[in-house]
Amino acid sequence: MDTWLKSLGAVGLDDLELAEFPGIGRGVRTLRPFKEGEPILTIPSGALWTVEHAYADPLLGPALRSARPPLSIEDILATYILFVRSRESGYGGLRSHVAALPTSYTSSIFFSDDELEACDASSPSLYTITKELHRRIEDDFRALVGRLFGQNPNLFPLDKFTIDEYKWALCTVWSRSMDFALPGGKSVRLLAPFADMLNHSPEVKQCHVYNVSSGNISVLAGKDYKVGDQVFIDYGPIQNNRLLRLYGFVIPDNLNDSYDLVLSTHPAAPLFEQKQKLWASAGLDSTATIPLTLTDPLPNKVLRYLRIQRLDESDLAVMVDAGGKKISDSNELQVLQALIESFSALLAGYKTQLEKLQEQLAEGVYSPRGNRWAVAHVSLGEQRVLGLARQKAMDLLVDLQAAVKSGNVNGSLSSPAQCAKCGKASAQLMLCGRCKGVRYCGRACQVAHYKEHKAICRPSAP
Ligand SMILES: C[S@@+](CC[C@H](N)C(=O)[O-])C[C@H]1O[C@@H](n2cnc3c(N)ncnc32)[C@H](O)[C@@H]1O
Repeated sequence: MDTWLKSLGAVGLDDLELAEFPGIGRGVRTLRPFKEGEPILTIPSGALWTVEHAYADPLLGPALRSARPPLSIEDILATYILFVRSRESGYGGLRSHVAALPTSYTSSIFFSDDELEACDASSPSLYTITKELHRRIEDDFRALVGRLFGQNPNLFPLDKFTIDEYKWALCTVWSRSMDFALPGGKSVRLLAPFADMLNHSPEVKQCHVYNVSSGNISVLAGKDYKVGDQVFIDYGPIQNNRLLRLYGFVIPDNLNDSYDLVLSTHPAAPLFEQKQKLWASAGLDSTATIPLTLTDPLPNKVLRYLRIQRLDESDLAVMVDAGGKKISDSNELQVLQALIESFSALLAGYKTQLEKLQEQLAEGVYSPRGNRWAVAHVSLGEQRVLGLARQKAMDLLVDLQAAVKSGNVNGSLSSPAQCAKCGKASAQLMLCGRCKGVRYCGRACQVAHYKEHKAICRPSAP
């Protein structure tokens, strides 16, 4: 591969070598020191796997161009890699790169059935998304056979273009391609031989660049390196859930950990049309996925969405001026209680709770860097974020209750009011005697709601 790359004009290969690093696997090692910002490596445009090059190939290009509807970038690159791998002659340089690729991957789509089932209890979201990925891959593969492979059996012999080969090629693209934003809002996705041997570290600065005029890829030193150090690049701010799905690894104590909160409202909900307009003016939709992060576990967008979802006729009037702020105390109370209950339910969905998981990881219960160990880290990160989000909602609730108690009232908590369990609206509701923050239509509803409510029920201030 090196000889081919050098013949095309690659720069820097003599100062680097491939090497095995404990706990991380193969990577790139320096053979001389580098200062931060110094160019380390340039891979010329001619050696890159791009959609443009796939289309320019005299054999593959016409087949790709004839596919209707047109293929996705991901499918074009995956097909290109499988096509080169299937050739028995020609494509010498690219074939030398394919020969250097891993033969298997650890992304969650390659988990065994047992590992995936265990994942359901450890990280329900990783389980659900991985299952969806399986379905999507099967559908995409079927479509690819219909649109391309089946139409050109001489180019794509079916024994070399199986679903397993397709999954391998997709994972090659997910874990090794680089995306660059171009001027004019465009972007390019490519694979750069040898540069794709660089592992990820969140501790180096963004240091790989695409030169728009030459089409070359360059890697600069993201920090000072001594001889023998491993060179890293930064793959971006990616949470463990996504790292495990696409790249097959996790970063313990990942500062980018997050939880994608999905909010949705049924079109049959009261005032749905008016709410839809309000969501649109707040830059939201009736179904919204909002990332909760360690630095912002309860973004204002979540509150905005739920305030609109929970508003009633009387709230609609003030809503025009509410912007991103509270609509009324009764609306805010419902929002915060709903959030606390949802976060509690989501946290209860994790079989092994945060503290226990931390203990297990510290005791070495999971074999380090194995799939279950990686899932435990995904679970840990998500539970941390959800715990912070619940705490923030609880703090807001306590502040709201204090403000209401001190008479600093916006709107009313007493009217209109609904039973916190069954939702029945009535002027005859009884207050929770302890926190005085929720109301019930009767004892049965209060008892039935206690399990959820006790997490937030605090004595009201005297
Ligand atoms: C672009 S490739 C890097 C080269 C790769 N190690 C190889 O041997 O081909 C990305 C893959 O490297 C591994 N990797 C990268 N950074 C890592 C890290 N910080 N910890 C563990 N594995 C990492 C993962 O398997 C990932 O899918």
